[in-house]
Amino acid sequence: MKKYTSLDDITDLQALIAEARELKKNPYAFEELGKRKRLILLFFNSSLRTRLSTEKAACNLGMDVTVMNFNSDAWKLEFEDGTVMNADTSEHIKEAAQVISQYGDVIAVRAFPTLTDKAKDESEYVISNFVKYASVPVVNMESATAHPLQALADAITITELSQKKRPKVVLSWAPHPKALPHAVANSFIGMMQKMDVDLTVTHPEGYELSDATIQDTPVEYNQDAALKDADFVYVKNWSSYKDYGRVSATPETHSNWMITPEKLGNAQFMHCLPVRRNVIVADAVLDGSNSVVIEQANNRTFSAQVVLKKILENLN
Ligand SMILES: NCCC[C@H](NC(=O)CCC(=O)O)C(=O)O
Ligand SMILES: NC(=O)OP(=O)(O)O
Repeated sequence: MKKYTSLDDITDLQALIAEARELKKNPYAFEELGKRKRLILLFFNSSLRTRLSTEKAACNLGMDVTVMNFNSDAWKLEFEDGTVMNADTSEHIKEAAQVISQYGDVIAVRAFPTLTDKAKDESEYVISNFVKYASVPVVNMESATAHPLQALADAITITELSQKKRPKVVLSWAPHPKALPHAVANSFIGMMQKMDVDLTVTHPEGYELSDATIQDTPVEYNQDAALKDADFVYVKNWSSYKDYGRVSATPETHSNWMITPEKLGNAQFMHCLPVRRNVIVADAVLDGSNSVVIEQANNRTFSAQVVLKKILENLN
């Protein structure tokens, strides 16, 4: 693997999931592979799971790790070509990416969208400029439009826990007080489209995702109808895509879409975390036996580890 910035970088998904599960059984089997190789994690946004699981994954492979909170610790980066840099940006991505490539063998980047400038977000200007100017492989730790490490962990989780050959998986929009990105939903849908699952997406009208994401996946506006006989219910908020970055749902819609034990039925509950209790999902679901969110977060380590292993194998 040369990089992991989108699901398109996966060549054989089933083999990748199987290899991740092997690493889960035997995490230190390749601890020589990453010896004297350094992973540099650059965070433009907050993180708990991605930061700790990716660092753990790298250490399991024998790598060294440097973590940098870019917004608080680094110079403010300029991404535009030809800008007269006489305002608030101090360093251009052209120098920064080349310099960081001299210190690290793999660069991982988290950079959320603006949610105000759709064209800029869809150009993936942060991660695509790292790919363009870095001379080492780049890993996406959640960009403006994609969270492929999360989606791989989700695929591992469903593969491990499914009791059916072709489970019914529902992605259900959830209420949230803030405007959130589309990245997790986009990558989860993209991943499920690659798997042998029966996928349905449900959300209130006005929260349609991009056509490029949905493709021919069924969208059902009636949440109860969508959730019927589900095996896995993946819950996530996103802001409007059409009315870009807006939160247009009424308070009534919000309270009606929260996942309760009654709505979940016998399905397994999934969420990428962090999750707002009693807004997105009722306490009784998260604290109940059908919630798999903790194991899902555990699988972030093996999702990152299998990706780093593939990248290291290509470096050596
Ligand atoms: N990395 C997992 C999700 C990150 C982000 N969630 C958030 O920002 C939630 C923050 C809050 O609940 O305040 C998102 O939706 O893309
Ligand atoms: N799920 C996830 O990416 O969590 P963090 O935002 O805490 O990294």
